[in-house]
Amino acid sequence: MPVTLSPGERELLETLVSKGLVSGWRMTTAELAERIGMDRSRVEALSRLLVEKGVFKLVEEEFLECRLTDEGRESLDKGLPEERLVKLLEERGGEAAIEEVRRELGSLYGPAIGNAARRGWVRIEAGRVKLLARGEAVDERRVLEEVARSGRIPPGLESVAKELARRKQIVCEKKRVAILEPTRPLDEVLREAVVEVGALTRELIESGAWRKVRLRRYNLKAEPPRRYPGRLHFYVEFLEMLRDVMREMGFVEYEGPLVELEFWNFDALYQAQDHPAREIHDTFRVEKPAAGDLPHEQLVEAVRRMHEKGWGYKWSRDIASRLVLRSHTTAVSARLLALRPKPPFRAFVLSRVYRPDVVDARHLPEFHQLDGIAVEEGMSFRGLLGLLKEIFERIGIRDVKFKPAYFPFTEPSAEVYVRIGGQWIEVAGSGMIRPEILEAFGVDAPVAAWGMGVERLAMALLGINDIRLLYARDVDYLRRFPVNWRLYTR
Ligand SMILES: N[C@@H](Cc1ccccc1)C(=O)O
Repeated sequence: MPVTLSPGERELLETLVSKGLVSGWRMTTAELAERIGMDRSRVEALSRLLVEKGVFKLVEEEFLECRLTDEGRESLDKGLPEERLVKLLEERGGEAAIEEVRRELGSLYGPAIGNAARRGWVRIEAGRVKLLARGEAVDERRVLEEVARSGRIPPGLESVAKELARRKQIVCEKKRVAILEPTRPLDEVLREAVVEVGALTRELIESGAWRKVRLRRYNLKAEPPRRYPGRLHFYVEFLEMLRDVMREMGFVEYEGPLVELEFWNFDALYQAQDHPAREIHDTFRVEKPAAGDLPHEQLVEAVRRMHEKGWGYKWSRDIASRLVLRSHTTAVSARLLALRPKPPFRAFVLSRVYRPDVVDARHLPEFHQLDGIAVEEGMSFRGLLGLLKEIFERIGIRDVKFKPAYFPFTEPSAEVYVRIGGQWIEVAGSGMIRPEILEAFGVDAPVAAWGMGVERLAMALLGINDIRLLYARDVDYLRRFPVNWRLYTR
């Protein structure tokens, strides 16, 4: 059966034949590459293909790879302990007192006597070591030399090597190599082969050679090389996707300060000054400076009146002036409402907020919220729920449900739950901004508002069970996330 050869395979075989390597050889791909002076990885790739085509056979072989220990190195330089004993006794005229030998050989004394006696070179008699034969460890020396040179054991000396390994002169490790050999003469293979070409060239057409060559089939299942171009972090992509959804619905993005007056974080939102959320364990308070400037007097007065009339206590400017790390992005919504926006006005804030939580799989002290307000004539609680449904639908979530809730700044209020992967999770708080606030600010259209926990939603949608992974920096982990092409192709 003639084989089909690619130009590369053909070149390898021609090189082998020209170097006389037609048949009867066995070599590793590394040896072969060196022998013919061809790039090793190319030889490897080509010979793998030729094995598949039955031109080469690949035989796995085990061999021992050895090296000298420190003791082995010393034996190679100065002789094995028993040889050194023989030399010592020769210098002493054939015998010496045990004490003297022990002193001369030190720690080698035991192995020297033991091995020399076993080989019949010495005998111990009346406290003296006597030389019987002028022995030399010829085979051992050959093994040590070859191991030092090539790491291999000379053929036929395996049992000597084993003994040297037992004596800790050498250490050996079993290794595997794949050895290549031709299955039949390569010149014959070449003569019968059909040449396969990867591209139909002008030359092939003009010369008519296209009639004889075989055109390589496209392999449509071959994996292309993977490329990892620079891209946004997947969580940033997620945040951008949310921004897009909001913009598509006519909301404009705003931002406010991260270090915020309690006035905007709480007071303007009708949250009483003794409200538990204002405690130090629920909100980060800033120490230096501890307080900031309140906004214009008219607004401060209106907020004071709202608190004192509604909640019936003495409102404190000092508390309202304290600085905190904002605990919700609704603080920015409050700032926007105080600007008395003319309806229709749709705004959102997607940014960082802070709460003193201990870091674990579900909590970070810094996280994101998405707050939105819609200031519109005719806006209603129903309209708010519809807005929320639409937002989630645009994110790809169809199952949304609402539960009555309480927030100091909205009435009525609802918690928002969505179903992702069979689980209902609470993702947002929402409601109609209270008339007391609208009156204090001088806004005369109804305002729908909500605040959404972004990390939670991302975790559920991306199937991540540890919030910290949203901030992962490990490139291998990040690459697992498919690119959101929608973001890059607009
Ligand atoms: N700010 C609220 C959510 C909310 C925003 C706007 C209206 C109603 C509720 C929270 O952090 O839980």
